[in-house]
Amino acid sequence: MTDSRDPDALIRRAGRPDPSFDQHFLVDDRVLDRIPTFAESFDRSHVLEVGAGTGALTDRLLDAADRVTAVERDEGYAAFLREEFADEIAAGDLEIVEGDVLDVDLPDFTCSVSNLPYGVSSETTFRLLPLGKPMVLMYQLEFAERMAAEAGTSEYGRLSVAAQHYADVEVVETVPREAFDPQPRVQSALVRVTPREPDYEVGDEAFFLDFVKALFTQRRKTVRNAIRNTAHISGLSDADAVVAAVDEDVLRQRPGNLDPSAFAALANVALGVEGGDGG
Ligand SMILES: C[S@@+](CC[C@H](N)C(=O)[O-])C[C@H]1O[C@@H](n2cnc3c(N)ncnc32)[C@H](O)[C@@H]1O
Repeated sequence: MTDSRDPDALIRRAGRPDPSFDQHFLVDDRVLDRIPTFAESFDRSHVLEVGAGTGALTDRLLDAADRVTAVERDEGYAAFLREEFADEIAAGDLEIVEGDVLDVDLPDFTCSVSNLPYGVSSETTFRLLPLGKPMVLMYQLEFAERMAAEAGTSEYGRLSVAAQHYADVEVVETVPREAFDPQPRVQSALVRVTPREPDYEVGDEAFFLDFVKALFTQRRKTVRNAIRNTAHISGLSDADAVVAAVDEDVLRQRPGNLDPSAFAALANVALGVEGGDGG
């Protein structure tokens, strides 16, 4: 491993980050060195980094990967990266994609390792998750805990079910505010996302996700009332018929206590009723 670039020196050369543009840069070398190790079991032949900033993590990823594609929206930092990493770019080891991660064409990457822009954490995650690639991603701690939460906990919600529909999700490290410059308001956490097929089947994925979203708007109600009260969100035309087709012991529970497979079973019943075959 070659000597890594000093993150503080990168900031001095590239110019100060602006937190109003989601620019909180990692300056703790120990954290920067550890991040790629969480992706050691993944295929790192082509790593996607979202939000490269001044390239402190990019530099570590270049040591761990065959090839890196780094997306950065900030025009000034994208220009800095092209200059700072001119040799790596010339060698074909690095490509800088300037633009918004929600709009740009993504390459055919094998895994992603990123310190995400927190303002678009959710949208970025749900752009990447359906692609089925393993990822190590930095989030605000509270978001990370909600992604990984299990049924019956206060953090469990729509985000947990939707994320765990695509992958095993685990919080692998909490990162203190002091590891960043400028410091974010809250702690952060690294999440490892390992894609797999769910251990249940859903008849219609888009309906399943809409149904979960609808029921969690009524998380403190019973499933019975949540189904009835949210037909306008889930798109059910006959919520009472759906309720009539669901087992009483499920109807008595709260949405926050149903695990993803229970949600899938419920969505499949609803779809069957709506489709006219009575479940
Ligand atoms: C949290 S910083 C991470 C910087 C660097 N990777 C690090 O770890 O120090 C997020 C970076 O994403 C960039 N960014 C913000 N919104 C973006 C978007 N929609 N698409 C791509 N990059 C974005 C910011 O300019 C910033 O450089």
